[in-house]
Amino acid sequence: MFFAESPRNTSHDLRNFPPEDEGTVVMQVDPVQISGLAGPTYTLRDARPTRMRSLNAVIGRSLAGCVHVTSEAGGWIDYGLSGNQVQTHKPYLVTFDLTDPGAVVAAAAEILQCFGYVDILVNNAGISYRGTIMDTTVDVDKRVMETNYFGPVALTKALLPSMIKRRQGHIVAISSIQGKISIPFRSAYAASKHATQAFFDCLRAEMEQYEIEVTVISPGYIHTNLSVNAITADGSRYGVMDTTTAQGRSPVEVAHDVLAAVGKKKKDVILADLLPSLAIYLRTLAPGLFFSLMASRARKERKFKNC
Ligand SMILES: NC(=O)C1=CN([C@@H]2O[C@H](COP(=O)(O)OP(=O)(O)OC[C@H]3O[C@@H](n4cnc5c(N)ncnc54)[C@H](OP(=O)(O)O)[C@@H]3O)[C@@H](O)[C@H]2O)C=CC1
Ligand SMILES: CCCCCCCCCCCCCCCC(=O)OCC(=O)COP(=O)(O)O
Repeated sequence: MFFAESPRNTSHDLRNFPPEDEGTVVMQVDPVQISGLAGPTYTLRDARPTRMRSLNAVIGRSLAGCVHVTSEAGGWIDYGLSGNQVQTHKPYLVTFDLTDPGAVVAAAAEILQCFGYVDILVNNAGISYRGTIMDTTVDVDKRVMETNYFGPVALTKALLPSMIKRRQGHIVAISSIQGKISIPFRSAYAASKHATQAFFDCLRAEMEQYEIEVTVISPGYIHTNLSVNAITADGSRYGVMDTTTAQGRSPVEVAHDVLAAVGKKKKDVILADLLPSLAIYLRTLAPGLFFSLMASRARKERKFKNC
């Protein structure tokens, strides 16, 4: 299993994992049994920080960074095997900028050179955004699309041929509730997540003949650094931990649910509370009412933020 992405422009061989540098996640356990991929059973361990400086820092890594995946036998990654034949691999972290197409292709080549193939690709890295459409530069729209949409698309395309050749693989896209509904002042983010949903839905249909699974996950708020790292209308960092984010689900729980969904080969999963889930139905069944609610939300927020 390879968990895609994170930092930038350097590669770390994690044969001596965990390294000493801060920012690396070391996880302790809560074993989750995942069955799938032509029979083998994976034992994956959940993300729990032991040497992070803050929980928030863990969140980014636990969902988006290098996830430490270990076997019961104490190795690192079990894959491609069944029964007692457990072969383990230490994680190998390839770091690259998803907005750089050349770096994405090079990273995919490096991954394939290292492991020969990828069982499960989790497209998780992402960036959010806050701003009014009128104030937002197109450069900001592009940056969000490049990170959340074109980057994962490029990485997926680079790894697909090897999956097709093996007729085996599982591609996961971490989208958002905002891939299904659009809320005001999130135009670029919601657009990138809607595009993600559409692309991976098409991919699922096209990959069925090769027995490659595609799972789109749409979480509600998660307590991560997403709002802090979000960019604003002029491209600057928002830098605020929003209450909605702070009150979101634990990333450990969400990571657990993502892995469980992969194990069950789920195609489309909403990981959210009742209200966002109902909002998706409202958008479909009573769009006029949904649009009125969103307009009222925009009015209130504009008044509150004076924008
Ligand atoms: N938190 C939430 O409320 C929700 C999050 N999600 C989705 O979950 C996913 C993970 O976000 P989350 O952990 O919450 O947010 P964080 O901001 O905490 O983490 C984002 C991660 O994405 C990586 N990243 C960002 N830009 C790039 C890039 N250009 N190239 C490579 N890596 C990059 C970051 O790496 P680095 O640290 O090196 O910058 C970081 O590891 C995102 O796709 C997000 O949209 C979905 C619904 C709700
Ligand atoms: C039948 C009754 C239905 C009532 C529905 C009322 C409509 C309520 C609107 C609810 C909006 C929920 C928005 C949820 C957004 C969300 O969970 O986003 C997840 C993210 O990706 C968060 O990113 P952000 O950067 O925005 O923090």
